Amino acid sequence: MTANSLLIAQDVNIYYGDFHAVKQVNLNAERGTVNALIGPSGCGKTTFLRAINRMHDFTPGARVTGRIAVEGNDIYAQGVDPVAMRRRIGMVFQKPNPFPTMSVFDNVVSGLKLAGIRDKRHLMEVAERSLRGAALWEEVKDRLDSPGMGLSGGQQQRLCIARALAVEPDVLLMDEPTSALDPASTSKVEDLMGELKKVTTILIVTHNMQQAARISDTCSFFLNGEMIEHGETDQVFQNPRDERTEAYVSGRFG
Ligand SMILES: Nc1ncnc2c1ncn2[C@@H]1O[C@H](COP(=O)(O)OP(=O)(O)OP(=O)(O)O)[C@@H](O)[C@H]1O
Repeated sequence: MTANSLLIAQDVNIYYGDFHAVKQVNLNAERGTVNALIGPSGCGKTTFLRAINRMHDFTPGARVTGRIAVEGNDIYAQGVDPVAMRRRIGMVFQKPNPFPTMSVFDNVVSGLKLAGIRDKRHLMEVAERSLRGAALWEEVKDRLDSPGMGLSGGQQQRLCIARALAVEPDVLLMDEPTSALDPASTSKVEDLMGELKKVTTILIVTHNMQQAARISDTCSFFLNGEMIEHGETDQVFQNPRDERTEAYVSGRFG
């Protein structure tokens, strides 16, 4: 651990019933960095990511052991309110999932409204800041009252990023956030990362190796539930320590 570690995962194991999906994973993420999780399909990346905001609470038979701490606070400790915790640890999913009945504006400020914040001016300020943060403001500023579902797929995903940013999370978890997007929208979301990491620490699952190389500061390679290698992205891609990492990043499997 270093003084700047925002997220610390220690000896994390995750089971679905008897199946051991994530094995003894350790990871530190420094404040203000983008951390990519890579590896072939089914190796446990999403399972690990979902443990970081206790999404497995909703999966029958799933069990997480070990310790995951954000800002030094164990998120699995007794007495932690998972709803409040998830406000600190936001998540953006593979498919954009705006709230279907809500306007663009209400989507963005939904977390604040849920927390009881009603002041119109404050909500408007947060909506604008978050939409600017998600590089969507210029495209939607004249249609804030239109349904969020009326936006294009790429816009919807940036709306979901704005919604996650609105509550100023310490950590933003992104599970293949561009896999359902066209190349232009993908590059918009990728361009965002450099800005987003100034305000939040990002963990991103991606299948796209070029994307991981372009946007991440550190990279973790998973295989069969184990984290085989973790390091600075340049090192992992250009000078991997483990031959399995080398085989994967050079496209020989997966
Ligand atoms: N709810 C579940 N119940 C039982 N097994 C599951 C469940 N979710 C995932 N698994 C299994 O756990 C393993 C890891 O899955 P996970 O989705 O974490 O992999 P992944 O690396 O994210 O894969 P992908 O890149 O295809 O999304 C797989 O063998 C998967 O079948």
